[in-house]
Amino acid sequence: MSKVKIGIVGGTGYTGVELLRLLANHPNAEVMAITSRSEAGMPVAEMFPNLRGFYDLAFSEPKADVLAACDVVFFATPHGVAMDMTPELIEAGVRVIDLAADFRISDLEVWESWYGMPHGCPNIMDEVVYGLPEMYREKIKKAKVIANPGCYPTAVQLGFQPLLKAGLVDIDHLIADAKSGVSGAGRGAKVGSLAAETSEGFKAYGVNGHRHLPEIVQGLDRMIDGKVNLTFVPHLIPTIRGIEATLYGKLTRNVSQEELQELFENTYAEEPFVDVMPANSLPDTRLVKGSNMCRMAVYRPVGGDVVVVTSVIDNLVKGAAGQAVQNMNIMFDLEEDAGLKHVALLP
Ligand SMILES: NC(=O)C1=CN([C@@H]2O[C@H](COP(=O)(O)OP(=O)(O)OC[C@H]3O[C@@H](n4cnc5c(N)ncnc54)[C@H](OP(=O)(O)O)[C@@H]3O)[C@@H](O)[C@H]2O)C=CC1
Ligand SMILES: CC(=O)N[C@@H](CCC(=O)OP(=O)(O)O)C(=O)O
Repeated sequence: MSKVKIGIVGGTGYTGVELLRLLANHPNAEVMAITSRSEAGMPVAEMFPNLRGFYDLAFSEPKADVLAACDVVFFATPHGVAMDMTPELIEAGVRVIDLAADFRISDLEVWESWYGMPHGCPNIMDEVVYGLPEMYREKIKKAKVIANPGCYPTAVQLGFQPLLKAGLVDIDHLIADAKSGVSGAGRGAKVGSLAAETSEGFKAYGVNGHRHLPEIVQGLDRMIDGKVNLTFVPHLIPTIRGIEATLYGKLTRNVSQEELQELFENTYAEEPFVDVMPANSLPDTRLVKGSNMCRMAVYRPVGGDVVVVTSVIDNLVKGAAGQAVQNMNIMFDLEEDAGLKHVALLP
């Protein structure tokens, strides 16, 4: 079987190097080009020595003719880059997977208000599929453009999905209390990401409104074909990788702990990258570090009418590069777990 020819735009950030790590062991993938305007000419293994021996490639300028010769191009770039280059690429028959947020929100007025820029290609939005395989696998197979979901939105949507689809929670009072490690803020130098600013501390941010709120709400609304009311509060925790989302919903009817466990297990029984933990156990971000798994647990705390879900992912894998590779595998009819068989790193 011939290999999928891959281009990566934006290879010097954490999601770019994570794509390279995953694709290095992918049996059906060949990275043809990886771009960086600032580091053009530098061998990738010089910037990222963990890739020594795996790639004989140097960063190059993002050139349309090189990218147009690929089967798929991943954008691991800041918001606003993919939307400028995608129309030309899909015209050339290249499929696009954007790890940024350019295509995630269908209502472009909403997108523009949260991202503070005009959208660059409203006319191709019909070609876009939101790349959460556990919801949209069939559409992903044929998609020309994939909007790879955000990290928090992945953990939150997967956790709420069984409850919303079963009509078990009050849609007017959903809460997602989420925490992320510092790599979620990207590789760019920022005071807020310094060790002295993030170690030995734990704080909420974006309480008044985070750009992932409209993305999560869009996904939850689609699950019920209605409108949810969600409070979403992200936090920064002093770890490097990992997201933990604790989700709360008020039950609409009396349902036992055992029924909830069964609902979650049945919903995700066939999913290669969602693991419902056994009853009486809890996931930990350490149980997904470096792997593409989302692990979750569901509880009905004694004496109450609230259901609690805890959902964990590695923000750089299931929350970004791993999910992007999973989407590529589905689009190109490859084994869905090709290149994604890593066991989480412990400790
Ligand atoms: N970190 C995380 O956990 C997650 C991140 N994401 C998203 O993934 C995307 C990438 O994030 P991250 O890996 O942190 O990387 P950065 O945003 O730090 O890296 C950006 C990369 O894009 C390149 N780039 C920047 N501007 C342009 C441009 N105009 N044209 C072409 N290339 C450009 C840069 O190289 P150069 O400037 O040299 O060309 C660099 O290699 C972001 O949109 C982020 O929000 C998504 C999910 C999770
Ligand atoms: C800890 C931290 O700063 N996290 C980032 C989200 C991670 C990310 O990059 O979000 P996308 O998936 O939308 O690109 C933030 O809150 O903006």
